[in-house]
Amino acid sequence: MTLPRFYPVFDSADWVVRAVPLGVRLVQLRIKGQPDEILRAEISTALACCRHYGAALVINDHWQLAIELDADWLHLGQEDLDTADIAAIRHAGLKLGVSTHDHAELDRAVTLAPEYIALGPVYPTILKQMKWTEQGLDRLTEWKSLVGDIPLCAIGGMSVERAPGAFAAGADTVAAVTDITLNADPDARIQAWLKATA
Ligand SMILES: Cc1ncc(COP(=O)(O)OP(=O)(O)O)c(N)n1
Ligand SMILES: Cc1nc(C(=O)O)sc1CCOP(=O)(O)O
Ligand SMILES: [Mg+2]
Repeated sequence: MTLPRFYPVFDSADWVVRAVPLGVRLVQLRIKGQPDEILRAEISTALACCRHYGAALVINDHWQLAIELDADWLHLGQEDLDTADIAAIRHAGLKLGVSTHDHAELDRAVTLAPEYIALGPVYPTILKQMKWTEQGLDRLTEWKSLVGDIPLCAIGGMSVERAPGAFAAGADTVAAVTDITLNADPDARIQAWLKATA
């Protein structure tokens, strides 16, 4: 599977609706701490937009809602995997991305044969507190040698300027949050990402 090389991650459907018409073709909806009725509305809006533009929408965490709302893609971390029903997820036809941060997590991820494996944080991130320190580009190259044919996603502190190094190290796609959402001109930053990853 070939994934678009730019993979922004957003915390609302509003961001998805803003980014996708600019040319984004792979995007994650990562919403924390909201009740199901809000999540349902957000996912439905983002799905409708992505389907209209032919973009892939990845739902983070909320696997039951992804099944219920007939989404196409799901991202799960290691703690999510502890409680997720992988058989139900696959039965629903969802494509799967899985987070990894060390070799044990990578071994577990590979056994699931996901559609991509993410390694992070490649660089320090300000988005969330993590027990993992920055992995670095050499670790991306190591992961690339271990994932086989599974596409590799770099996440954590990624920026337009850092993306070429991640691709050179072996990433197939690069995910980013604050490089876009905290930029003074997010639309221009998205355009810069699209140009850099074309
Ligand atoms: C592309 C991508 N990679 C990693 C993550 C992190 O997932 P997880 O470890 O489950 O942490 P949360 O994002 O749920 O806080 C991701 N969401 N996307
Ligand atoms: C959501 C997430 N997961 C990570 C991991 O390493 O699994 S790093 C991360 C945050 C990415 O945000 P930013 O691009 O602003 O650093
Ligand atoms: Mg998660």
